[in-house]
Amino acid sequence: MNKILMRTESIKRYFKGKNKTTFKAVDGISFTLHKGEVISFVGPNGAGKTTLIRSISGYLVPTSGKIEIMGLNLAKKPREARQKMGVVFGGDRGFYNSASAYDNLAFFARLLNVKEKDVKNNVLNALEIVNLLNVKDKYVGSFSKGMMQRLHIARGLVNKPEILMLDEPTAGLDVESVYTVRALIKNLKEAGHGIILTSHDMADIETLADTIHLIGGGKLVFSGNTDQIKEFAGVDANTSLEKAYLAIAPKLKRRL
Ligand SMILES: Nc1ncnc2c1ncn2[C@@H]1O[C@H](COP(=O)(O)OP(=O)(O)OP(=O)(O)O)[C@@H](O)[C@H]1O
Repeated sequence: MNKILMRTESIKRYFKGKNKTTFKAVDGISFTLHKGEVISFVGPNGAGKTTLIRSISGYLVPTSGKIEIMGLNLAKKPREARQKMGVVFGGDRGFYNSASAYDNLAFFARLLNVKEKDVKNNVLNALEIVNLLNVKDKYVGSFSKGMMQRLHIARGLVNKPEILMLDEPTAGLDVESVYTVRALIKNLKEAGHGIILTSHDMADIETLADTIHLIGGGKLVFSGNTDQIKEFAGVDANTSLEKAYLAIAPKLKRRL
């Protein structure tokens, strides 16, 4: 097995519920992410996926548990640990539309403390990876949705992180762009990045994820590759992951 890039031990994130109760949004989740691995968290609305992702990316402090990113404890060395991780939220926003793709990425590179002497190289390298080098001087406002999504991924790569967190990377894209983004994610995986992928599109997960973690009621219910998930669901190996998930979904509902 490849080197471990991220390791979590029993992450819990509780919120105050009604009438002084405690609501266990995430309730003891442990997992590992290896170099060159794509992992995905799948579960119904309210299962705790966003809370988990926000906790491991340093946006939310967990109630308890340990998060280690490339050997660095996220709670103790937040700045250094977060440098190892590119967090990519897609969508139409997040860039200066009247500035070029290059200038946008250079701005974010500096914000991420990339050394001045490395900014140009890092930006050009990120643009090359997502195949936008030929439009580096074009205004971002003129980009199509597919190009925007690739630019978001480039933004996540601009400080050369080992880990990438991709949130719904194909949402709202046309079929051709979906394929382009999936191919890009495969290339990033082959280049050795560890990738945490969230998607409501089961075809994304079936084509990309090495390990799927099923989350229900804040807990890991089952983890495995697509074949193991299908076996767990009790469906035939030729059944789509989407159908397998539908067979499991009732088991993942939060019991209130
Ligand atoms: N700040 C908060 N205060 C109180 N409860 C919260 C807070 N954030 C999330 N929750 C609750 O925690 C539970 C898990 O929410 P979360 O958004 O993590 O689920 P999810 O799996 O990402 O769902 P979705 O697929 O809808 O995005 C939900 O019941 C939500 O209402």
